[in-house]
Amino acid sequence: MVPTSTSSSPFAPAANILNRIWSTQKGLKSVVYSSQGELTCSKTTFAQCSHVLEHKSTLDRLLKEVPYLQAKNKGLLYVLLYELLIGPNKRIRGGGAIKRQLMAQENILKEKLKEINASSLRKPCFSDPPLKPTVIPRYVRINTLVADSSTTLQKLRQRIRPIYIDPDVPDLLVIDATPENRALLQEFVLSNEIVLQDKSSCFSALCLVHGYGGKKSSHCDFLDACAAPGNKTSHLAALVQSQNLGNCDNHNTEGTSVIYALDKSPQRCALLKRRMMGLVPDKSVQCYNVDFLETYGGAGINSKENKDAEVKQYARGTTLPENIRAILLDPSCSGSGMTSNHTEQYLDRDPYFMDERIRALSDFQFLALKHATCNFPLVDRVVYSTCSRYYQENEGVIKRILDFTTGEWQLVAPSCLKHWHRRGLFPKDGSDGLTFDQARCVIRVDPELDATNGFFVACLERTNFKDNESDKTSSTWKSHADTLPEGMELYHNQFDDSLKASAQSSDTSKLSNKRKSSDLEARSLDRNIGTHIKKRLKKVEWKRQQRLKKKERLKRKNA
Ligand SMILES: C[S@@+](CC[C@H](N)C(=O)[O-])C[C@H]1O[C@@H](n2cnc3c(N)ncnc32)[C@H](O)[C@@H]1O
Repeated sequence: MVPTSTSSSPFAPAANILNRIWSTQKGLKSVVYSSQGELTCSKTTFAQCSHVLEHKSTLDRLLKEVPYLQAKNKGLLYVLLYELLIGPNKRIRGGGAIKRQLMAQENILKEKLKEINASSLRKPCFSDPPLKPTVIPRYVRINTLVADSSTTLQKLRQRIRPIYIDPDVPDLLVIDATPENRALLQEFVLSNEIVLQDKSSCFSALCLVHGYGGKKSSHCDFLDACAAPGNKTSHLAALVQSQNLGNCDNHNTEGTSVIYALDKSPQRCALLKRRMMGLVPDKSVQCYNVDFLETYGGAGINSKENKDAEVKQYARGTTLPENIRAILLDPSCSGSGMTSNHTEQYLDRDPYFMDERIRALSDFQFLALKHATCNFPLVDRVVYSTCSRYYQENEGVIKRILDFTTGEWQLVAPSCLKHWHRRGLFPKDGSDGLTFDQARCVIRVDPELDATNGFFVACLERTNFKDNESDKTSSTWKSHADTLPEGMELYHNQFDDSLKASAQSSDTSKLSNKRKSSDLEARSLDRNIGTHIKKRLKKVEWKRQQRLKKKERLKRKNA
């Protein structure tokens, strides 16, 4: 039976939710959102639960190491333990028997936590409960549909320091992943100014939109085929708006592109709708609870007179508007690239791992990609992505599609990630896989080396797609690395304490502070960043120095 706390503890609601999650094996969102997509608890309770779940592996270890801590109400024990040791206040409000137990062991618990943190920096150990192999910082995407980038950055800097700029994704900031920072961000999340989106998951929309002119003579809409909860959808909407795509409109009255966002699950689609209402105020996203596999690319339904018919047909989940020219396909996957995915931590980490579940997922992914490439005759770009690290769900699916479509589609290398050094894998057994050139087109992200969750992206284009604008637009593409705001630095693993620790221990005290930090910089660069980025960083740094010198000169001149 699920213990339901009737105590007067201010944490009782969070404890009850956690107990339900653990007894039903459901996720937090499935438990707290109603089928209409409404939050059934307070935002504070929601935040408390997500913080506990985020740190569950550490709390599990603590409880294993201090075995005499026991409580019938497991949820309450975890919340209070989190509040006492990890939460921003490091104290427990209210009273009660569990609090008394914890307070009696406070010093031991603090010592154990220190040991756990130190050992997790030394060696990742997969036989133990999950430990993060590298530091994945908190990524914060400024939602440019609601907020002005530089104003939000300024506001954030008044509360949180340091903040770095991601070198690859525009409008993406990097901060230390501490509970204090998470709490400070909450207000910005609630006002929809920011989205807490991991770096690698921003790659999908970036690759779909970047360099995509579509056929300039006609309007172009987008389809996000598996959209909920909508991080990529809202990113896509922001990018589409900022690049002013779909400007030759004869389809929708506002002259902007529409993003059709589908999800098969009624609950997740309700969540998607709710989030899009806040994140995309220009209403460029239209959400539908339909099965992507039961939809088809429409043709000939384009005039305004036909719009009603189109909507009716669309509502039946059959035909999608013909203006859709590009599809983002981010289907359900094993999630094996996510470092927070606890169940996967115990699986074989070999990227060639395969079992019945992975085979079934791979078959579904192939089916969905086949549908996107074969049943939408007017679509000329499809971006396929997963947060899986397994070959079978990534390169394996792409190889099958290329074989199936026999020359109709080709892989293209996304020019926005030209410098990204980690690319596709070949089959382990030497069997027929992607060619060398094809493997170089796809993007892989390694959670242990790239300071972001594991990910895979492939960009497919119709072979006869002549209207490709990639080359023209790539030269005008600006990431933050090119337009670094005054006083800001690019992120290159400054939050990785293991690097800091090793830099400090090798410091024989004679090195100046400046030298130390450049040493640290060089180490982290060597480990994680390709030569291209290094050059770019150097150039940005050189430009910054020049700007400072110029300022100095002007100051002297005016004095
Ligand atoms: C990996 S999640 C998508 C995450 C999302 N792109 C984001 O960034 O927030 C996959 C989603 O696909 C949905 N899905 C699975 N099969 C589907 C189908 N046949 N048609 C539409 N949606 C589907 C699932 O309900 C799930 O919400």
